[in-house]
Amino acid sequence: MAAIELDGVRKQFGGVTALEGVDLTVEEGEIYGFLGPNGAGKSTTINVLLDFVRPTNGTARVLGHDVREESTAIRERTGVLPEGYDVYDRLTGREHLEFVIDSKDAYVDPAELLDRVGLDEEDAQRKAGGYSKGMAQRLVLAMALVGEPDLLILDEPSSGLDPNGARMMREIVREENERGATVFFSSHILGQVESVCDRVGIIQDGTLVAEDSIENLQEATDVETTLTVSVDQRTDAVVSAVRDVPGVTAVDETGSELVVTCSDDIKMDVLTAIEEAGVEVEDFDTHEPSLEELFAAYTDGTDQPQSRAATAGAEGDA
Ligand SMILES: Nc1ncnc2c1ncn2[C@@H]1O[C@H](COP(=O)(O)OP(=O)(O)OP(=O)(O)O)[C@@H](O)[C@H]1O
Repeated sequence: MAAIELDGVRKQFGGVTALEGVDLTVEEGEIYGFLGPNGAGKSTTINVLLDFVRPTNGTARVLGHDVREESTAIRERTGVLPEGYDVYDRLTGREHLEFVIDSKDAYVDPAELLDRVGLDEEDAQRKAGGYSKGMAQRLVLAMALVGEPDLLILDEPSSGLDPNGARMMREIVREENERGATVFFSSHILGQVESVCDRVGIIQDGTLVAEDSIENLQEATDVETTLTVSVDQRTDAVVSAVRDVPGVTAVDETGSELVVTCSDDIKMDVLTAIEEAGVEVEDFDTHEPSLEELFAAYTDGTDQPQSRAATAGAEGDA
């Protein structure tokens, strides 16, 4: 059974079309990354799943239940980290958790959950109104974990977290998935999802423009990888040697640098070719593709995600 099924979901807010007929399926046990820039429709999609927003057209099912008819059954089995959730200023961290534990009839020690998200006993006793943004985000994540939910819906879970916090969040996502939970999480940052997700959906202007495994997504991003190499001397022979490396699609020369566009997995081959041409590599830097560049790779004049990669490869060969 699919954990999430959206079928032709369209949402109109007055003159604004937030979703343009989204079809999306997340299988049970998957970690699904929902990527898109600001205003793409990520939160609206999540709000439809939770029946906070009713679709103008289309249907949505979560854990086998229709979102409009059986939202209570869905919420009992779902842990949610909403975007921009406001904590209750006058309740302590521990009281927040106790409230959720009571309402879900769950048996779990609040201290254990708080510890899992990196909040200690002293934090637990403090009123959440004095929490930093990252602490509040950790608390809300702990609240989402109460009761070992079958489905976790996390809207921009890394928001406000420092790098350690973001790593902790990814570890928790993996642990929850190993326990058996399906995880659906949205982000506008490619790096947040690529290391944990089995599959990624990319939404732009209310339309799902691509849906792929990380492997295929990576293939598309390979096209965009840029390797900038500082060399001690720039000779025609070295430029020609780099051009001949399979997977290199372009070589630009600027000053003492070679700017090489190539597949991510052949970066070492490029460096080896430079050294074999008798030139010393003084430094190198890689430019990872941004989400915008990834969108371009998926949407440039075609609905076929891989065709841009294929075209770019052909250009390089020509
Ligand atoms: N309640 C609302 N009333 C009017 N327009 C809305 C409402 N909610 C969302 N929208 C519009 O729908 C579009 C999609 O918004 P949504 O919040 O779903 O995007 P998002 O991908 O979650 O963006 P962000 O990353 O900024 O949170 C935007 O144009 C937004 O202005």
